[in-house]
Amino acid sequence: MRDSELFGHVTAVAPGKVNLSLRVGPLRPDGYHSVASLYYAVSLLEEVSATPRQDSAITVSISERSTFTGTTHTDPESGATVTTEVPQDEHNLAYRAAALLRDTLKERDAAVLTFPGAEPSAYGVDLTITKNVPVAGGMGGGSADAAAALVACSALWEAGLTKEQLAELGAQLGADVPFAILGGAAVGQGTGENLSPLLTRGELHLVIVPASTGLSTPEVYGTLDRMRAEVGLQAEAPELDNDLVRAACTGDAELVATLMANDLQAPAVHMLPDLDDMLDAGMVEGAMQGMVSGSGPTVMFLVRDAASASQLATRLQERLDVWAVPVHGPAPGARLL
Ligand SMILES: C[C@@](CO)(OP(=O)(O)O)[C@H](O)COP(=O)(O)OP(=O)(O)OC[C@H]1O[C@@H](n2ccc(N)nc2=O)[C@H](O)[C@@H]1O
Ligand SMILES: Nc1ncnc2c1ncn2[C@@H]1O[C@H](COP(=O)(O)OP(=O)(O)O)[C@@H](O)[C@H]1O
Repeated sequence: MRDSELFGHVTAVAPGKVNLSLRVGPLRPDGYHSVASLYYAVSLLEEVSATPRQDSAITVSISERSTFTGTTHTDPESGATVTTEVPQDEHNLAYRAAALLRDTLKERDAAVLTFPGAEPSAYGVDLTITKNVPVAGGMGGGSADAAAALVACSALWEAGLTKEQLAELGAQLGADVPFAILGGAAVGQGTGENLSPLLTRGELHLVIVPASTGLSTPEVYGTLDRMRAEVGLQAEAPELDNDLVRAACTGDAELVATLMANDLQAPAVHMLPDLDDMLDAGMVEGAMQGMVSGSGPTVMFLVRDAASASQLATRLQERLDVWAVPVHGPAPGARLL
């Protein structure tokens, strides 16, 4: 009997991320941009519980314990507030992760000889996601769900796959999924999926401020291309600053503050100009540096230590009535609870 059958379900967690540096190169023929990304996993965790089914079906639901369940935006024509919930069907990244693993395992089973009359495994699962990472916020929440689903289902179905094999599967789901499996800090090249893990020996403390609305990742990349074209700027092969990478590894907040950079900040601010006010407010309240996280619109502020993080979060909440949360990194990658 499998352990999961004894205990009923398996739960995995995976971290949200920030990009301490995100350099974006040219648009490739496959519709992706070459990037050089300094990924940094932080202590905001997504949780995925996987309960086995007798059949091959996959279901997904969002737990009521979630901090975030979707995004809102104002319709420019009617002025009405439109809420978009995280999908709870085959479009959910956790669903897609479980389906990819199920189909891979079914194929593997079919390729090995089993004794006559053997019952094929069903590989069905009910997934419940608890979302603590802002939705469509540039912190890779959906990717973390996919990573946690891969780790949970792999344990549930006793797949016997290594983290590296799961990361390879994850790359088929999204450029950020392999990093959510790996965690810690890493340099990402290619579309971000080609990872070089970094050895870290120091922490960094940040304050995360989600926006009340979301931004679409492809639209932010597209806006960057248009902004560059307008001023006749040719995108160059993206590179990371080695001093920044070293500073992130040693937890040298002072140096990280001067070198952190994000090519997607300008298009994100262009799409949501209020982000500039938020960045200013964080600096006024004592942050060492502020930057848009990935494709945004979540804003992150780098601070000296844990005490400064909770102080800044409180001040931002009081001054702007926003949800601001102190986090730290590097956080471990997807793992079973
Ligand atoms: C920008 C970043 C920074 O880490 O993440 P977020 O900040 O959105 O979380 C990533 O590049 C996003 O990664 P992820 O969200 O996994 O992207 P995917 O689902 O693979 O791709 C969604 C779409 O984004 C665009 N895309 C993504 C990655 C990349 N290197 N170049 C791109 O142009 C493409 O239009 C693609 O179709
Ligand atoms: N499990 C999931 N959690 C969040 N969003 C998801 C999920 N699965 C699919 N999506 C879709 O992916 C989009 C981007 O999600 P998310 O990963 O939260 O943002 P980002 O790419 O900015 O880090 C959402 O708008 C949503 O429609």
